[in-house]
Amino acid sequence: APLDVKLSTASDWTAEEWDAIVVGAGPAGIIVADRLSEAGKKTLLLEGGGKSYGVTGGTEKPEWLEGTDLSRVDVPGLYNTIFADRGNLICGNITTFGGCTIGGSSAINAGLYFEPPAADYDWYFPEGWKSKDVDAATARLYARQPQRVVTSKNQKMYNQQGYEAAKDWIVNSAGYKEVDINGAADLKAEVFGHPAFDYNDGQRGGPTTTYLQTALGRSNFHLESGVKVQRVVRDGKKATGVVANVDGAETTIKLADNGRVVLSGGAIYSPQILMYSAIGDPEVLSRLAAGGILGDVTPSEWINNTAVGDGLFDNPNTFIELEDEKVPAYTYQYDEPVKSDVELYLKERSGPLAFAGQTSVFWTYMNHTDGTSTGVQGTINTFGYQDYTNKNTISLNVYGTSGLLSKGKVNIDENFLPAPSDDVYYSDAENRDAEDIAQFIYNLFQKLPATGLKPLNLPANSTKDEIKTYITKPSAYAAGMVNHWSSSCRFGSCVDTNAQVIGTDNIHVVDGSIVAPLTVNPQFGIMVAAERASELILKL
Ligand SMILES: Cc1cc2nc3c(=O)[nH]c(=O)nc-3n(C[C@H](O)[C@H](O)[C@H](O)COP(=O)(O)OP(=O)(O)OC[C@H]3O[C@@H](n4cnc5c(N)ncnc54)[C@H](O)[C@@H]3O)c2cc1C
Repeated sequence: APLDVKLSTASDWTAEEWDAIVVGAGPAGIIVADRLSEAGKKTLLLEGGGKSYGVTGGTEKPEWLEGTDLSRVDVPGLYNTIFADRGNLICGNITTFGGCTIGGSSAINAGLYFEPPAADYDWYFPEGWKSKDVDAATARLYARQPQRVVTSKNQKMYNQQGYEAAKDWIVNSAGYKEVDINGAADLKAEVFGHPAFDYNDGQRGGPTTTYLQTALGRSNFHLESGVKVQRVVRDGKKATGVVANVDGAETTIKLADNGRVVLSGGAIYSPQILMYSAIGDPEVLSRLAAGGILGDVTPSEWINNTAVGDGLFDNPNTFIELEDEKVPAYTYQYDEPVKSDVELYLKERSGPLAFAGQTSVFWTYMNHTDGTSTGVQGTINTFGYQDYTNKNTISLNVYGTSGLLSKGKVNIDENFLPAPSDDVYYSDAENRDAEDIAQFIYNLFQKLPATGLKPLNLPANSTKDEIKTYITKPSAYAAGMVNHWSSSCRFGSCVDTNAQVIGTDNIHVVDGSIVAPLTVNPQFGIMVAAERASELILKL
């Protein structure tokens, strides 16, 4: 049955006092709100965006889905169409691309669901967050949201010619090992395999379909969409509530005396909400004060901390278009997908529309003489991109991942909106990030078999320096935003190990902001962080 997800009407939820106010119904916010309400906390989850999945009452869909209870986001194969046709699901007004809707970006993403290797926690997380500390959180996540390698309900895999061609290259020629990716999550040196997804029975899964459902079954939980939180109201170090826009009116929603605010707006917005709450770099706070954004909060009440928004990470990426006459491209269409594929999907939740087209994934590390390593990843899908879209072209998306040196920050622009600084990618003084990624591509190009995949936009015989120049120069194929934002409110400087904002008594950040750059795509690690943070917050 459809959920009772009302768009905001100023009813009595605004007059109540809450043990927990969670801001943002992305994957992290949903998980925290479910766990806190499960523990008996009277929990309010506020989402600025609107309905998404059919189960939330979402109705945005192509004609061929009319008469079903599915919306566009439920069908994994419609993933790619969101970039051209953003609908009402995408955050407006800002330079980054993401989902502002129930589910956050997990409602619009590709569903790639990769468990981070233990080394990520052991190398990049603080005490209390090492792999041994998050094992139980990971197990709880798998119990609620299993992984799927075969996404079709009929248990068949589709469009796998690209997998075979990639395997010929990466495994047979370059010597990587074919593994069960999440089954061997800790192995990330020279591994290759089928991607894992968080889909369920051929439909988009994720926390909206799992954790949110149990939360909604509790009388002490309330979700309100269409409500954007402006700032946290503080009495010194202690939050007493939040100010939100409810039906166009500034409304204060109160916390109970021992209540807590959890900011889960994502790595771009949570720092903004902190800054609007007069917590951040005093230079930024001065501008916000001058713009009238801080309300009547005086400078003596500011919590000055330049770490808010600092350290912002996103994967530097390069698209390499590959052609092979043995590999037919498969392109996803919004209005008119292949008719037999529509039928198979509607009848059995099976076929090419039951996934977003990623057939293969591989990783390795680039090791440095000082003992550190940089993670590098490749993901291959079933279609070409931009100028290379012929019937035998597919795309390899190369990322730099963990251990990169470059970092940026969340700036507040002249309209007081959050925006990434321009030094997120390839800004390290030694140029080591570019060196590592270029070397990775160069090494793989040396192993291209004589027959098989051929790179089109970057010649196979490119020198390492040519590759370095190509990947660092922004173009349709290189150094564009991947929108895997993380790490903008880091442990130790922005939050403590309870994910509590430093200098406050009861304000937390739990989302991509607190997660260090991972070796894998971020959502799994963000969900683990939400499970772990919930456990720690409940002990306070
Ligand atoms: C196109 C795309 C594809 C991706 N593909 C993958 C993938 O395949 N695998 C993977 O692992 N990762 C992927 N990602 C990244 C992944 O989806 C994100 O890392 C993840 O969703 C971040 O979770 P979060 O909880 O930190 O925040 P978000 O998902 O950003 O959710 C934050 C929510 O908070 C709400 N919010 C923000 N500010 C306020 C406010 N002031 N008041 C009320 N609500 C507010 C927003 O509307 C949003 O709904 C993809 C991202 C994008 C954009």
